[in-house]
Amino acid sequence: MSDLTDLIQQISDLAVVRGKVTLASGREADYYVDMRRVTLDGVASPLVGRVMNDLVADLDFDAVGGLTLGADPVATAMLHARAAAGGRLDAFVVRKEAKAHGLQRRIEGTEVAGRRVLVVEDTSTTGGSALTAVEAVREAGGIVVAVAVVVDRATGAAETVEREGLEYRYAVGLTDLGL
Ligand SMILES: O=P(O)(O)OC[C@H]1O[C@H](OP(=O)(O)OP(=O)(O)O)[C@H](O)[C@@H]1O
Ligand SMILES: O=C(O)c1cc(=O)[nH]c(=O)[nH]1
Repeated sequence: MSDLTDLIQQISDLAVVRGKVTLASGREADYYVDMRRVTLDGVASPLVGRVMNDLVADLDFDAVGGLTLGADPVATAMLHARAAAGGRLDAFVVRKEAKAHGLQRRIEGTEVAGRRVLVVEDTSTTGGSALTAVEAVREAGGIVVAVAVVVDRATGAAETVEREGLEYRYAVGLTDLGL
């Protein structure tokens, strides 16, 4: 079995919840993909790291991150997978609001100014969260090379990200999950 096949199985087993839910965007949906159950699982997280690194292997970037909280374990899984393969990838976290005390930073972790970075998400519906991260990185002087998500819900995120002139990639789609 490939990492991708294993990851799809893990997402189906751990994360897919059928039933009426209200999403971050306020939209109603018939299912929810609780990716935190996957990205924070001891078996599934390494799969996330390897699958996501494979997905973007042809892109040139050396830092990865996105809007907290969903993006955080995706970025660190990629960091650890890259390190396990003998490489290096730094990670950052975009806060929903800048911290009011301490160094008052909106982006925590590695410095993004002047660097080529990948913005990630655990799952995307409207793409709004991913775009918030893109805007924060650009404001801090980073160069976003693309947006990559683990699960795409096929509800407009690709189009929203592409309208910003950015490539949008995803590892797992609805048909992979039988949704
Ligand atoms: O494409 P979008 O319409 O923006 O929706 C997707 C976002 O929703 C979820 O996070 P949520 O907003 O629930 O917050 P959390 O990561 O803090 O749990 C998910 O992790 C994405 O970040
Ligand atoms: O749009 C969302 O809020 C959302 C959808 C989903 O399937 N999973 C999730 O964590 N958030």
